[in-house]
Amino acid sequence: MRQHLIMGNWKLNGTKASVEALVEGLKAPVAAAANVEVAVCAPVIFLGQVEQLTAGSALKYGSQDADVHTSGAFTGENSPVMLKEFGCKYALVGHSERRTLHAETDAVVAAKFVAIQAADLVPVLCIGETLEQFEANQTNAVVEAQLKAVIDVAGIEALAKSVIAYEPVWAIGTGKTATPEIAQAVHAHIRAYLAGFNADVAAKVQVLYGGSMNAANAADLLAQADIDGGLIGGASLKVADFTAIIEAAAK
Ligand SMILES: O=C[C@H](O)COP(=O)(O)O
Repeated sequence: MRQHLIMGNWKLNGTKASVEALVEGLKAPVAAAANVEVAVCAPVIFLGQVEQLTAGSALKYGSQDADVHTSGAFTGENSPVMLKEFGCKYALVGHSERRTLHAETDAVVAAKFVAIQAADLVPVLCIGETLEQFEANQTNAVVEAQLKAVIDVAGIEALAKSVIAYEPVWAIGTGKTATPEIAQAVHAHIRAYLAGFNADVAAKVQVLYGGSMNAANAADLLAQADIDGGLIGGASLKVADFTAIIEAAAK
């Protein structure tokens, strides 16, 4: 039985005041949902604040990216080792906004995946197709290629110590959510594809859905057999909305 994982991705949002209000507001709902793991992926600049605010709480946190390097002359980057020192459990890798806006290739994503695990963080590997690919019926092929790029470099066993987030790019921040049936079909395909390499890994790995998950649609998505949680952008910025998603996962 895979535990539900509800993960917020704040993207490039927040102030010191809003971060404090959000974390403080989430403490009680997180404590009440003992059967669900809840995490937030904060902008790196707020991680020290999140570390202090979450002390003694079950709320976990992570970064939205990590560099492949541990240290050195790489201006502007953040090392997985540094993220670990600040108490991160997770690091997103390969989010579609990184792939698109920062030209991160499958090879870069795979290298980052390995670097994140080497620092004892859990990579949250984001995969998903564009609208054009969806309409061309290429979803399964796209997610397979994105997974294969990581498996080739990290090995299938490494996936057992990771989380996968299926995020159809056409559903991110658009208000268009994949129907529970569409999302479940892709999640099941991801698991079947992984089972072709290693059935135990496929059965164990949590596969989250991301893309306009909100308080209204979370329960139906989370009821699907192969949807083990959510990676939530916009709705993770409001205590009430994120709490409703946590509560839906706890049922
Ligand atoms: O990482 C989160 C996803 O990009 C989903 O964002 P969204 O919930 O705002 O659509």
